[in-house]
Amino acid sequence: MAPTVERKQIDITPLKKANVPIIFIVGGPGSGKGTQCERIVKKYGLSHLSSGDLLRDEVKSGSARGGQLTKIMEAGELVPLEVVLDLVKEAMLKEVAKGSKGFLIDGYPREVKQGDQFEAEIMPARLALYFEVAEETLVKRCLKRAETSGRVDDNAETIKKRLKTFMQSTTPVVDHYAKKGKLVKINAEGGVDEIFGVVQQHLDKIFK
Ligand SMILES: Nc1ncnc2c1ncn2[C@H]1C[C@H](O)[C@@H](COP(=O)(O)OP(=O)(O)OP(=O)(O)O)O1
Ligand SMILES: Nc1ncnc2c1ncn2[C@H]1C[C@H](O)[C@@H](COP(=O)(O)O)O1
Ligand SMILES: [Mg+2]
Repeated sequence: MAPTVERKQIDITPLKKANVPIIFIVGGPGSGKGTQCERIVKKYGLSHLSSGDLLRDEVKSGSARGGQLTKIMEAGELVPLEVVLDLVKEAMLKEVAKGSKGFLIDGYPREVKQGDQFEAEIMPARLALYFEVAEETLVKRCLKRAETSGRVDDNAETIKKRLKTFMQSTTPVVDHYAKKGKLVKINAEGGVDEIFGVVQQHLDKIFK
């Protein structure tokens, strides 16, 4: 049975009041989510929150919870939903206080339940952008990134486990948002500029 995680009481009224568009960014490990988000931020000025970065920051903070998180991430598994959702909420609130125009929630949802809970507790996402990349390319990109990233999960063994987690838990997310008519599937095998060109075609419709 999954361990019970104590939830924090987080008042998200300012987030609901802000009512800005939320875009989920989905894709396998190394699919280019972070890379494309950087480009999106430059052009559209949105707030970029990567759930993986928030978790790595929690680890760096040296909290007791951080120690547990490292083990999960080294194993290529998913961190409990409540832990991630609370970190995301807190980070969103900080951005709203600065006057956010909208959010890119990168690496989220990793499973259907995560998305449903986010949308029930915060608000519905406008779109889910899915960067589709073949497994072989994902492995190559993560191994190349390993040369400089210092990430505990950029190694051949963990990449294999992350791919398995992605196939089992995250690919159903793609169908879930397709059924809701909110999915934008982008072939992300090409170059960064080429992919960003396609991203812009979709985001230009939302952010004028
Ligand atoms: N279109 C591309 N072509 C070649 N390399 C790319 C492309 N996009 C990103 N990269 C490089 C940059 C990084 O070194 C690596 C992974 O990209 P990154 O944006 O960090 O992926 P990601 O955020 O989806 O991975 P993760 O889920 O592991 O955080 O691949
Ligand atoms: N949304 C998430 N749910 C559960 N676990 C997560 C989530 N986002 C990140 N994680 C964990 C598990 C991942 O392997 C690592 C690294 O994330 P990444 O998005 O690849 O930086 O963190
Ligand atoms: Mg990333």
